[in-house]
Amino acid sequence: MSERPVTPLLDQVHFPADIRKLQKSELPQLADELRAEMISAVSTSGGHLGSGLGVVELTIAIHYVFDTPNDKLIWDVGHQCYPHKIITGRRDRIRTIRQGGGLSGFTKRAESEYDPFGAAHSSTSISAALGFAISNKLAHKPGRAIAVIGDGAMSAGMAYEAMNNAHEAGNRLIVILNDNDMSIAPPVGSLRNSLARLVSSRKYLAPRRLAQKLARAMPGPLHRAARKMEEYTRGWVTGGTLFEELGFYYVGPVDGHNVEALVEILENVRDAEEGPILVHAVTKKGKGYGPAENAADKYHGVVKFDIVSGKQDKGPGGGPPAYTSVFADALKAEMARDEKVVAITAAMPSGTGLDKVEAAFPDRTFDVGIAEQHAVTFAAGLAAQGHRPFCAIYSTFLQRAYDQVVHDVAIQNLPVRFALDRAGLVGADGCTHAGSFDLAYLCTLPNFVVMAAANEAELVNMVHTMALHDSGPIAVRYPRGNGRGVPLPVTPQALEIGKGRIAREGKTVAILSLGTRLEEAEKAADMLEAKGLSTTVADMRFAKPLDEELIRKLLTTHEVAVTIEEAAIGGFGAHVLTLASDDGLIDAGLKLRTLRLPDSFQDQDSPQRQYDEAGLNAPHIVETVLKALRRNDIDADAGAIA
Ligand SMILES: Cc1ncc(C[n+]2csc(CCOP(=O)(O)OP(=O)(O)O)c2C)c(N)n1
Ligand SMILES: CC(=O)[C@@H](O)[C@H](O)COP(=O)(O)O
Ligand SMILES: [Mg+2]
Repeated sequence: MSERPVTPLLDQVHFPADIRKLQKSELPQLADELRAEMISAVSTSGGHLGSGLGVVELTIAIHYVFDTPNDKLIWDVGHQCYPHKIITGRRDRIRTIRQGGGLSGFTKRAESEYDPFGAAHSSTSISAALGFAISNKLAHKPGRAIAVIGDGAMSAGMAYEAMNNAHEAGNRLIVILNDNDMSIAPPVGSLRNSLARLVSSRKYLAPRRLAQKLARAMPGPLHRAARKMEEYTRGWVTGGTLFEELGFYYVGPVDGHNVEALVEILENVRDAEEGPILVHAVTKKGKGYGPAENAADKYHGVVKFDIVSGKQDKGPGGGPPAYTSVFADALKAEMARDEKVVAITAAMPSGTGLDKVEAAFPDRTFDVGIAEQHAVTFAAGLAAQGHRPFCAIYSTFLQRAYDQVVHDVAIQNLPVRFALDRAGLVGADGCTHAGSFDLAYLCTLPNFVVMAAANEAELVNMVHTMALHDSGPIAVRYPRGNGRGVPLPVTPQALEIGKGRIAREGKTVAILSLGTRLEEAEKAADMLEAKGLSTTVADMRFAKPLDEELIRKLLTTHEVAVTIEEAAIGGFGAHVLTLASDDGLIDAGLKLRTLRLPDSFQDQDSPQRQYDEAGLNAPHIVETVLKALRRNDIDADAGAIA
């Protein structure tokens, strides 16, 4: 007998209210369709895949049981939100994700009422959810807050700060720990072992047993004396976990892919009188797509790929090496030369290249989990005791450890080395990941040396310079992506601290470039020369200390000077302006302009379009020079003088 045709369900689901019209028994089919839709979409757009595949059932169950958007659902990091976006009115735009004018790759308040809180940097969800919960409590408004946090994100201190305060929220706060035993790399530390013990030592909690336990374990109103009883009861319910010590009722482990059981469990949790409750859901990163499940990284982040084979379209290959790879090789060379050099990453071994370093020096490479604050002070301790630590942390993620940089490193003048990858604009990850502020937040600190590599050869020499620099903290910034194809030094050269270099001599215009915008500065010089304006280009190399001698010379021997950096206001250009002002050069009529990132958070787009939007390409430099010289007789776009 031919099987009854299956009616597609996803086409009927535009918002969670549509899911709630379905029978529980229909949800597994919806999960299959949602998973297929996500695989199809990401195969055309690229993006974060593995984490979203792992939460398809959780996404459906949460929206089925809770009254979203009135109940506030907050995803930690937000990279797993693609299924959530598909069933909250954004299926039609899901293939625009991470593209200019398209959907953000993370949750974003401005995008949807179903995204009550933006994310992208990890471990913020419980704090934010607690805020929503307490606000509802104070306003005597109904409504719960549900934080979904991964096992990786649970390794960050901020999560514990929030849990330590969560008792205030009672049953208005629910935390769902999405435990797939993966961060970007395998998770690290004792928490990972504790979770693994919880998962391996117990069967999945059956909904029926949970209902009985919750009924028995949630006594009525408690006064202080009985509170202890409640603690014991709580421990009795589930056998005592770290989370109970932090004031949560622990529910788990539960099967994060059994959508019908998840619904029943979440219905019990929703209706419980006491709280907060933490549901420990066990999932698989990459679930339901073989190439992802079988990949070491579970297809955490992918480019476009062929669905059948899973083969990613990584382009023709060859070409200049990625800055990340150049850094990793340079660091390995320093570690081979000097056994005191050690390397630290905060859960980003592949992103920073420290996975290659760890392969060569496993005993001197440390992945501390998503714990940038700890990483920095851990490095400070290593430095204080005589080692030479390299902290390899994306520029944007170092923001999380700023006080540690100031208080534990700069004030004590400890020789910690900071390798700031993804400095500047990053394209598809958008404003949350742009490394815009490191020059502003580091160059203001006494004792710091801050460098920016103009190309991959410079980066090699700067890593060597850092390895030798024992007199205080030192940082190098470099962008996401590939180098310029310049030959790498066979023998790294130590740079003289605070000294820049003239890349090309001229007379009328001086371009003071910091970092990889040097390429555009040289193109601008060609364009200006074609207009009869002789142009000097300097690669300044150091944002701190400034090469004051070179800067004074350039500012006083050219008609106009322009600084350019891929950083927000308050960085290199600001410090040059301060020097010019302190020297009275402004009074003397100096024409000085600074080109930097705009005072706005730039949404995701292609890097080229982002630089155009930021005004940091050659034509923008030319236009700035002509305006400063008031040379209206020269057409900024045309070659010859008008
Ligand atoms: C503060 C911070 N550091 C580093 C990252 C980079 N990062 C993005 S996702 C991720 C791993 C998250 O693991 P988990 O929370 O378990 O989520 P899963 O990918 O397993 O679903 C990391 C380290 C980040 N987003 N935020
Ligand atoms: C979600 C997250 O924070 C990381 O996956 C990040 O997107 C990685 O960035 P890169 O792709 O630049 O390594
Ligand atoms: Mg995980």
